[in-house]
Amino acid sequence: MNRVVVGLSGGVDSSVAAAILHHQGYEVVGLTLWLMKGKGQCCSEGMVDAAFICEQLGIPHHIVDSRDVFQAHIVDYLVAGYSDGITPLPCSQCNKTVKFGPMVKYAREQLGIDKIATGHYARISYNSDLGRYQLLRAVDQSKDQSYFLYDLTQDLLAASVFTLGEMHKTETRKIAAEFGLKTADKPESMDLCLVEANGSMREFLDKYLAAKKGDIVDREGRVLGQHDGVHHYTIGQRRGLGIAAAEALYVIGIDAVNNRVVVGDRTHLTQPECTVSRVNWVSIAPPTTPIRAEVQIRYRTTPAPVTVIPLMDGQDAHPTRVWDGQDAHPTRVKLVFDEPQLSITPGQAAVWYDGDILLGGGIIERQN
Ligand SMILES: Nc1ncnc2c1ncn2[C@@H]1O[C@H](COP(=O)(O)OP(=O)(O)OP(=O)(O)O)[C@@H](O)[C@H]1O
Repeated sequence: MNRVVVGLSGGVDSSVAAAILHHQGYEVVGLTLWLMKGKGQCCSEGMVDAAFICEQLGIPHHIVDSRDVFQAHIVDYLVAGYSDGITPLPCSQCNKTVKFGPMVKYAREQLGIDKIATGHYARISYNSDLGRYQLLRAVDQSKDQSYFLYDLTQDLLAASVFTLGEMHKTETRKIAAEFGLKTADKPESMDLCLVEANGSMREFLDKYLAAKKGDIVDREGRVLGQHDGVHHYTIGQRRGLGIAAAEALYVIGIDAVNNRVVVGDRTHLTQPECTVSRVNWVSIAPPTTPIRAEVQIRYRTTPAPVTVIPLMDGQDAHPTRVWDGQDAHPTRVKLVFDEPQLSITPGQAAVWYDGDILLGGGIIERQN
C-alpha cells in the first residue's frame, strides 16, 4: 500500500487532504509540528484538533516539538529584520526550513516514507523535457498559495503532494462536512500565525525590541516628527505617523542605521526597479539572460509585467542580510517593471510567473 505523511495543522485544509488520501486507500500518517505557544494553528489548540482528526480517521499521529527551530529561523529572523528596518516575510522561509524540509526528513528517516502531503492550494507537475518539478498556481486562484512556496527545492517538490491544488475551497468545506470532520466549520486563518497568536505584529515585536525614539524626516532630512522605534514602521505605511501635513504622507524609507523613518508623498512611493536576492529558480533552470515574466511583490497583488535580469555574483554588490547562512553565493536578480510599482518593501518576497507557472522568487533587497 502507498504510504504518505500528511502535515496536519489542525485546520480544515490539511484535515481534508488527510481524509481524501485515507479514503483513496493510502496508509496515512498524520504529522504535526509544534511551532509555538499561544492560540491558533501550530500551537496546542491546533495539535488537539489534529489529534482529533487522526482519531476520527483511525490513523497514527506524530507530534514533533519544533519550537526551537521555529524560534531560531522565524522569530529571531523576524525580530532581527524589523530591527534592521526591513519588513521580513516569514512564511516562505517557514515553509522551506521549518515545515517541508524537516517533515520530509522525518518522513524519510523516522518512518521510511518518501512522500508528504499538505493542504496547500498550489500544484506540482513534473516537466520531463526540462527535467524539473514545476510549481503552478492553484486552480482556485482566490486561494492560491504558490507565492509562499517559491523557495522549495527540487528535492522538496519531488517529495510533496498538494492534494487540494485542483480543488476549490468550497469543495474542501463540502468534503469536510461529508466526512463529518470536526474542523469542517473552522474559520480561515486571516493573518500571519504569529500575529494571530500575539494579537498584532506590534505586540509581538514589543516583546523583543525595546522602544527607541528617533526622528521622522522628509527626503531632505527635515525633522517632521518623532517615532518610538523603526520596527514599528513599514514601507507605504500612512497611519500612525502622528504628523500633521497638508498632503498625505507615507513611509518611503527606513534608515535603521541612523534610527530615522523617512516620509514622502504618494509620488515617492513608486519605483521602476528593485534588486532581489536569495533567488530560487523553481520551474526553469536559472537563466543567464533576461527573461520576461509577471511578478508579485506581495501576496495579494495583481501580477505586473517585468523583465527579470540575472545578476552575476558580486555584480552590483550591496550588503544584505542572509538569514540562515545556507546560501554561500546568493543568486540575485534585478527586476525592471514595465510600470513603476507601489510600496516595494525590502524583506518581502518577489515571485515571478509565466501564466500559472511559478518561475522563481526571492527576497526584495532594496528599491533601486
Ligand atoms: N504545524 C504544522 N504541522 C504540520 N503541517 C502543517 C503545520 N502548519 C501547516 N501545515 C501544513 O501546511 C499547510 C498550509 O498551512 P497554512 O498555515 O497555510 O494553513 P491553511 O492553508 O489555513 O491550512 P489548514 O486549513 O490545514 O490549516 C496545511 O494545510 C498543512 O498541511
